[in-house]
Amino acid sequence: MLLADVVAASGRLAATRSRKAKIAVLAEVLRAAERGERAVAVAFLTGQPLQGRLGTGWRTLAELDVEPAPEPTLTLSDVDTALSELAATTGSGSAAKRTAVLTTLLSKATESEHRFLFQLITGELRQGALEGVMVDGIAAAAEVDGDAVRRAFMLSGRLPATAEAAMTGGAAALAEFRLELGRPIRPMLASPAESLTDALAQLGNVVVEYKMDGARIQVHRDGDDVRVWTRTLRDITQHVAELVDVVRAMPCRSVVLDGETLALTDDGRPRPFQETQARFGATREEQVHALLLRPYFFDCLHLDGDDLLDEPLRHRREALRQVAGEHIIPGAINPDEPERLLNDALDAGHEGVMAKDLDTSYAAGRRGSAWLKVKPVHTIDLIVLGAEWGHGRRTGTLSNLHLGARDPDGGEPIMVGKTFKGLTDELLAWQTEQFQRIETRRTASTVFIRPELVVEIELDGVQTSTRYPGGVALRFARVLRYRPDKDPADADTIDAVRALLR
Ligand SMILES: Nc1ncnc2c1ncn2[C@@H]1O[C@H](COP(=O)(O)OP(=O)(O)OP(=O)(O)O)[C@@H](O)[C@H]1O
Repeated sequence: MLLADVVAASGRLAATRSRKAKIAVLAEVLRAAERGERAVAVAFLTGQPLQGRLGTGWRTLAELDVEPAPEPTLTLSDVDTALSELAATTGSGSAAKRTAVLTTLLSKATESEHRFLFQLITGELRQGALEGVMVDGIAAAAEVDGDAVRRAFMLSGRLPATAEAAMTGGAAALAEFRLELGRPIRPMLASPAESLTDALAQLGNVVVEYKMDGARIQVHRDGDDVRVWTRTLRDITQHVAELVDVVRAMPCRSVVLDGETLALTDDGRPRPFQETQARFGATREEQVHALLLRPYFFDCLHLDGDDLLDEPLRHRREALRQVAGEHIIPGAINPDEPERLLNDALDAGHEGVMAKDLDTSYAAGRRGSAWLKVKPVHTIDLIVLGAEWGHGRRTGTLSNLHLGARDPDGGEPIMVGKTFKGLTDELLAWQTEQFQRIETRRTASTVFIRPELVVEIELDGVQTSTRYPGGVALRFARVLRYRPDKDPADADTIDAVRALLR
């Protein structure tokens, strides 16, 4: 398949807001692609090369100044091979080799392919939001059930491999995907509840647990080999030796655990979320002087050869009890005084509680209603689209943030408001520097950036708006914190923001 076909499809995807139309475009590409090319096609369309991040910026590419080719001849395999060469070229003296690889590639690309390759290589095309649509595109192209594709994707974490399996082996090949030790799956997510009473009324037998304000972790142990991933499946094993030690000491041979990690102050209260996050990037040397992270596990997905994903939570908790002992998150099954548990959690400095149905299986990657979160402060996660230069004391810093909600159909984020409230001097300095690194364009007043940062916003509610394209605007929004543990695909959708209109 020619790269030009994928570039054309990418253009058609961007030009429509209709989910149905997008699914049709994706399915058409998958059907037309040959065996072996489909994974590359999916990777390019979601903007995530199979080689991962390529570490080449706009400036390098722009400086090359290569004349475009008149006719499209590049195939998907040509480009994939070039990107592999690029990814393999690292270390000192690699700059010249990278330039050579890129020059050869670009000299064979037409003008529109240049634009596409620039965006693909710099990561600007990364489209987490398109994943849901792609799942349906694969289902349509392979004529299989959407849920079968979704399950395979959740277990593999890789859309390209999922597409290749669906297209070559259909439903049977998709059913082959299993939870594998050493390969993280996407975490199960919760839905918000109005109140604890509401949450309990919706569920049957429940466990009510503290909702701790740390960072999500998934830990796999295979013999003595222990690895730890974040919510977005980033491997942080190197940075969290103390968590590795805890799991290595558990009485089992193999286990997969889901939980939260955080550091506590001397009097046992949670330390700020930013401090936990900072630990995920720390080197081993720094770590010695840093805070001690503790794990609080709440689920067990595998134990000594048995996969527990399809077992009810009740059974998974029994497995958890066998291995995690004192490292289980505080909570109680069918508590007599649930309100008291909530108050205890809040008094101890945590966010609230989670109520979970004991009879449901683990829905990887899903935000379902089997897990309900109850927290008194209302927050939403939005995508930063840009920021305006500040005035007065803030002159010279990027201050007033433009905030967007996710388009559930995979389009551009939809702007819902602005805020400069809640930003500390430290955050202002950080964002002023960071935004200019991921700037896409600017006007006299505003710097616009690649939509890749997620920020958690506290708000009083929303109101209808004729000014913003989604028809809603935030009321009294303020920044609570940045969420480096979330991708734009995890941000709240415009539908979730509209649901607050009520
Ligand atoms: N007992 C618990 N069970 C499950 N998740 C918990 C628990 N305590 C804390 N958490 C955290 O809460 C999150 C669950 O809420 P949700 O599924 O809405 O994810 P989220 O979007 O990250 O939520 P939030 O922004 O409220 O942290 C988990 O990802 C996890 O990090």
